[in-house]
Amino acid sequence: MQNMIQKDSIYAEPLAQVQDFCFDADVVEVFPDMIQRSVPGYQTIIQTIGKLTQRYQQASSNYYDLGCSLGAASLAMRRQLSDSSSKIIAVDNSPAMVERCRMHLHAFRSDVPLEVQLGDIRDLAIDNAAMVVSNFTLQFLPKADRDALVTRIYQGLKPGGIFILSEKVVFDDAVTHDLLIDLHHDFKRANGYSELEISQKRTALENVMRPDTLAQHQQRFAAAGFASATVWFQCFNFCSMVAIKQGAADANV
Ligand SMILES: Nc1ncnc2c1ncn2[C@@H]1O[C@H](C[S@+](CC[C@H]([NH3+])C(=O)[O-])CC(=O)[O-])[C@@H](O)[C@H]1O
Ligand SMILES: O=C(O)C(=O)Cc1ccccc1
Repeated sequence: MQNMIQKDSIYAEPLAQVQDFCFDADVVEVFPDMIQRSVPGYQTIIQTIGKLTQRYQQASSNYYDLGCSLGAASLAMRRQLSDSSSKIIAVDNSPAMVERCRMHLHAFRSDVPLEVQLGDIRDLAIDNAAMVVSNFTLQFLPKADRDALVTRIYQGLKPGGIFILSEKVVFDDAVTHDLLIDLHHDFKRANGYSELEISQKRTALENVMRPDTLAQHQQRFAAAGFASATVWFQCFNFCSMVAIKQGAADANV
């Protein structure tokens, strides 16, 4: 039924063989429930993307949402913008996501143009950007492709522009790593996922989601040219970072 949030039960039954996780029509159907029950702080992060938009918006600029899924970050940015000479560009390479994202976003009215593109963020031209958001997307790219993308993001930002990067992270220290994974699994259990769901999803993600350490993110920001970058949110092994390109921003609208 339209507008009804479907409960995620994708991994509820035992599977003979757990396939690699992919963002197909079944996942799209349950995605809001899945992300809400799986990612600690998801709502706080989306709200803060809105607050950062208030603070860092610049006139006549582009706002990118890389791996937009159903467009939650795009909507959070658009709610804060009123400048019709600015533009939001939301990109995802899952046809099922893009189709549902377009339906969802067209239900909200705004003067700010918003384009939902089907495509790979590695091929996207990024320019004149006040903000680039990657909310839990970089972790799905092959590791070898991440440096080049972050460098292109830096180059596509205007002075005073920001890159918001949310990611699941891993820890070099095994004791810390295991503790934070256990706490995340407790969070999922408290949100109604069974042991079977937790373990089958973990297997499904193993080959497709490869998180970096916080040190690797910091190092990548610096190599791309960002002089200022910090973690602004962390809950267990989930975090969100903001990297700021130096220079004087254009005036707000
Ligand atoms: N190379 C790629 N190019 C384009 N899209 C990609 C690529 N690889 C993966 N994706 C897309 O990145 C999204 C990651 S989900 C983002 C949540 C959203 N940001 C949110 O704020 O709700 C995160 C998660 O589910 O953990 C999926 O929609 C993929 O199709
Ligand atoms: O569920 C998990 O364990 C996660 O790491 C988060 C997640 C959320 C939605 C799709 C893929 C991964």
